Amino acid sequence: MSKSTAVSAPGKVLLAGGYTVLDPSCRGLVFALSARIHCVATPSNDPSATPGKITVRSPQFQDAVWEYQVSTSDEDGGKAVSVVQTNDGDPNPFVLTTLKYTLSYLSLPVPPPTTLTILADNPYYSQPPPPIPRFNSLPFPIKSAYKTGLGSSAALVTSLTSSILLHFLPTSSPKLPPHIFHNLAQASHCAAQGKVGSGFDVAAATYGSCIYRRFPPEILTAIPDPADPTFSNILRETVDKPWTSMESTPITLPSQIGLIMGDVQCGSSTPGMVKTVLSWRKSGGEDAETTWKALNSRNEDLISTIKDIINSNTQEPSTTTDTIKQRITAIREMVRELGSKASVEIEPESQTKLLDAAADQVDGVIGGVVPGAGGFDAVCFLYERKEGVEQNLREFLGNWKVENGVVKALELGQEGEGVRVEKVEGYRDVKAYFEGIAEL
Ligand SMILES: Nc1ncnc2c1ncn2[C@@H]1O[C@H](COP(=O)(O)OP(=O)(O)OP(=O)(O)O)[C@@H](O)[C@H]1O
Ligand SMILES: C[C@@](O)(CCOP(=O)(O)O)CC(=O)O
Repeated sequence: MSKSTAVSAPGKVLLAGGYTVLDPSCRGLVFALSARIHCVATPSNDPSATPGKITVRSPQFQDAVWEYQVSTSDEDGGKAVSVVQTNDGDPNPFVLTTLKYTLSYLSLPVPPPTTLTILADNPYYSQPPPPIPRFNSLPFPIKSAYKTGLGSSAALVTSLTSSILLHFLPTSSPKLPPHIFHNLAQASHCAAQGKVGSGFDVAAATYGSCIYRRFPPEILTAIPDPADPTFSNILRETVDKPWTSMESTPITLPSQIGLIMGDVQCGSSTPGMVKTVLSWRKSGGEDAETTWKALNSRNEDLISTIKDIINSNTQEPSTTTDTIKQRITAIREMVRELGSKASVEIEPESQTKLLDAAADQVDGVIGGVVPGAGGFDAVCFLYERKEGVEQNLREFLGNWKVENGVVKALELGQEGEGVRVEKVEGYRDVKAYFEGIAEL
């Protein structure tokens, strides 16, 4: 445990299954992205630091240091763990909750003083124009950063959870199965968010690109508050058991297909979309149910088509991409229908124009969607990985004018892998972030 431990977890894009994935009878298609949040755990080298002092820092941002004091007391079958922030400044609920949950799960004696350094890849936040260095630092606090919707909190929580588990578990302990990392990160993320979402973001951060079916929300709502004396026992039981009805079947894009995300920066957002869609479904009778099911069945058609392409090398490339094109068009039609019935702009007209124009005007673009909850914030395209297509699509997006804003193509692609251990030497190019913290 005296060495450093580094891990990283990817961001996500929900290509198909927005809203319907909240329903455990439906599945979503989520791709992990090559934009990661890294967490490096190092033993503190401050001689005055006392046991239980945990410092979490995000040195790309201003005032992003959170100091905590951990203390434990014995309770039936484990430890009650208290984690209290000891420095001034904005609290970070995702960091605090993850520490509380993960240390309670581990139920070990007070940890030695430790520093956790978080580094996020550039596409998570709006950046100045290139060239910018890896893990670019931004001259303001995190709360002032413009997020691009890649699931920074889910990647952060998954990365932090995994690094704490790997760093503090005695080396003699048996290797933890992957579902422990997932279940614990999912529990912390939901608690920090104050709501139980479908959890596809944490699933992608842990398992990578997958076909996702959510877990029953009651699994998490049954966990009591950390102040409750039964907390760590119930948390451990909940995390240790496999969540059998949940699905995270690995899937990646076929090698001939690439993925690009566009951040649509037009300064508008529509809160409450999920609430409105769900209440429409509840009160919408048979018609709402038919629309919901039709959308899910079109999402499933896209999933089957991608699986068929991966499993057979025999199909003509043009036939395969034509089929995906049709599947995406069919999904978008139904998304617009559902949106209009629920009175929610899931694929707003301005986005329809952009998606259609890219597919019509850029040769090799297979199709695009407004991912996740939709709205005005982002677009996601699939394209044929042929000479020049990616470049042309990026240029097209760069030239596209939206009302009061621009579209920025993000520097990322699809990536199969979820959370992974990194080599500490891999951060030597950004040594300055570790000055006085660790030798790399
Ligand atoms: N680099 C970071 N270091 C520390 N905390 C971070 C970092 N990035 C994100 N966070 C935490 O995550 C919060 C943002 O989470 P939020 O769920 O609002 O965004 P998101 O996960 O990026 O969004 P979306 O789910 O729409 O993709 C921040 O307020 C902060 O608490
Ligand atoms: C609307 C919803 O299905 C997807 C939200 O996706 P995103 O955060 O917009 O990427 C909500 C959820 O799955 O928790």
